[in-house]
Amino acid sequence: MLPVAFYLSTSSNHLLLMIISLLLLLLTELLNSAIEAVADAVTLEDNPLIGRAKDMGSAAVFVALSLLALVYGEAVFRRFFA
Ligand SMILES: Nc1ncnc2c1ncn2[C@@H]1O[C@H](COP(=O)(O)OP(=O)(O)OP(=O)(O)O)[C@@H](O)[C@H]1O
Repeated sequence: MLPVAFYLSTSSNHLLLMIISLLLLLLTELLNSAIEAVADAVTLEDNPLIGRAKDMGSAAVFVALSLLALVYGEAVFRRFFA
């Protein structure tokens, strides 16, 4: 994705935004994996609070992924269709 950011970006600020959105996704993925690991270490039994924690972690990844899609989508549109 990083080379794609270099290819699609139109300015240094734009490139920065694309790299930040990529790193944000990586950050949320790492935190989500950490939440899942801690939750599984606490118990593998069915627990509504653990279910909630894992759901919120997944939701955070979804938000970061949406942001990435928005930023890269706009860049693709600007490069090829505008
Ligand atoms: N111990 C538990 N108690 C209650 N619900 C759970 C528990 N473990 C998982 N769940 C539910 O199952 C869903 C999937 O859990 P899982 O651990 O497979 O996470 P995942 O988001 O699918 O993992 P990955 O990000 O690796 O794909 C969770 O979002 C949660 O709602």
